[in-house]
Amino acid sequence: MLKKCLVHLRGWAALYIVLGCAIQLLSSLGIVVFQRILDQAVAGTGFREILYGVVLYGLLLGLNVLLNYADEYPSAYLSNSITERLKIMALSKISRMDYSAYQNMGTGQMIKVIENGAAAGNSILFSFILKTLHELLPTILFSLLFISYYDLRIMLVIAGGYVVIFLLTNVLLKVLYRIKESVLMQQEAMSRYGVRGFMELVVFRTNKKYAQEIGRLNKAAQQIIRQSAKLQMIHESFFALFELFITVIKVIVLLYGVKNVVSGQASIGVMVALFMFIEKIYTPIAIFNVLFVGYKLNRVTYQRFEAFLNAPEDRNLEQGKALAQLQGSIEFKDVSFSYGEVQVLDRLSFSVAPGTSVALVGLSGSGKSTVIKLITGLLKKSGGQLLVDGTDIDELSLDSYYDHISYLSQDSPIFDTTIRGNMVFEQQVPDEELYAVLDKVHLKEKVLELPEKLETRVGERGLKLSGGERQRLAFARAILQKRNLIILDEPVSALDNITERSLMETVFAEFRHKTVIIIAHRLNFISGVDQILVMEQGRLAGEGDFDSLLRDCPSFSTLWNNGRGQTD
Ligand SMILES: Nc1ncnc2c1ncn2[C@@H]1O[C@H](COP(=O)(O)OP(=O)(O)OP(=O)(O)O)[C@@H](O)[C@H]1O
Repeated sequence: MLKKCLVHLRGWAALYIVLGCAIQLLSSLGIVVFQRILDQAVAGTGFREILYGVVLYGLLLGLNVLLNYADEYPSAYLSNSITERLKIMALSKISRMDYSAYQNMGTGQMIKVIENGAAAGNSILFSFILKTLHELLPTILFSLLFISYYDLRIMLVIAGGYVVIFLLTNVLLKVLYRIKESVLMQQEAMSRYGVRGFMELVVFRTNKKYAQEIGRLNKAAQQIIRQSAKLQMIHESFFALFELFITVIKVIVLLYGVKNVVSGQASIGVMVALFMFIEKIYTPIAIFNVLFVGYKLNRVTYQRFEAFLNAPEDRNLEQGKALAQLQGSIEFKDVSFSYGEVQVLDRLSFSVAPGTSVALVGLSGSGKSTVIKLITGLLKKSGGQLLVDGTDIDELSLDSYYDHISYLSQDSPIFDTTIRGNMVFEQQVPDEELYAVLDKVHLKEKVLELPEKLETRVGERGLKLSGGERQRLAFARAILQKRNLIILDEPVSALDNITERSLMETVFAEFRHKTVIIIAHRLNFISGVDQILVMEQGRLAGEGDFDSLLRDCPSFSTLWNNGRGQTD
């Protein structure tokens, strides 16, 4: 994925590296010119000649300032692009991700994995790879080159010492990996607890769960803080180690240099230049070590992000037979389904004729929503056949299928945009048409009362609306979509009896001649459907119309007699 990102930004990356090399070359040449000026001054060379050197030195420094300034643009562009690009990749992954994998991950954990992963990806690509090529490597190479120009042996000692420290670094890294992995796991757990605490205010407050949740977060936070400090200390020890090594080199060069100057074998200028190059080489090598450790640790974080990016995808979205039209016939033939090891549907068979309405009823947990999620292609059956207009759903392109269905999930599918946006997304539909539909779902008065009317934002997950208003708004969208297959998973659970009755009448009138599959808990409002399927522990306990089931299906009459349906 990082490769993809780099390929996308290759132009800017190349410019950044070229500028970095030019800056380091000019800076090294500056030191050589400075050394010559110094030696010429000590040797008593004429002022005119020294002046040429000083002008050249000034030009080199000036040009370097300009290049450093120009360098800021690719640097800022690259550092900002990588994180954002990785986040876009993450959203695009979610758009194709297998629904079960998405459910298994959980939103809180997923947000943290994406946030950490995008930041780690940015650090690997920008702070480590590009920065090394742009700054550290050219500085180290040019410095070594120029040191060897003055004294090959010193260059060899520095290069050899660096290899030893690099090997030591790799040994210590193993300890760091373990700590980093545990910090990441704690952070993801914290995000999971945090997100559920942020989102479920009502449940947690009324159940007095916040103290416990805060305690949990606190414990995880303490562990993160302690381990991160430990991580930092070990990390910084590389820096200290290298500083020590360079101090030894400086002392040796000083002794050796003074001896050579005294014996006339070296000039003051060369000694100063050597010191300047050693100083110059020290910082990038030390930084490289620290960045290298950072890179290795970031890989641990990035690997978790990569695992998310490699999560199974729903290949059916684009692949498969495209549906130009949908009649709306659905047939289950011995369909089985399991959540992991737990079998939820066991060889289920039924059929729905095009243009008819079917209600799924049954006790909670009997498998109704699972049936609906199989029909919408979100979940994949483990056995049997699920035919849509005669073709198995696994052979259909789901994207083309979705052009023909309206699906209202159990938790009303309202999201953070305006009322208009929730009804028609970006489509241009005249206000009169929208208000006519809002009238049908008993929301027109309410919307007209709002100061911003159709442009009112409904808040995250529609939180500024009541549960029943959210459901009615979702219905308005389904009516406007004018699709042939309408799938409703308990769409009226939050409505009062009067509104529900009236809305159900609207539904059956609006969706007459279309295939409607509905899950309903209140049985008296579905007496008008063509067929009722009674679910019991993942199997069909009965099917037929309302009266025949009441007569012949004990499961149905139990549901009815226990009052689940009789709410008025
Ligand atoms: N993501 C999941 N992972 C594991 N088990 C699940 C998952 N979703 C549902 N189940 C289990 O599958 C069974 C059927 O669930 P399903 O949601 O289909 O029932 P339902 O009839 O729609 O229930 P309700 O009327 O309460 O909505 C239940 O036992 C449920 O616990």
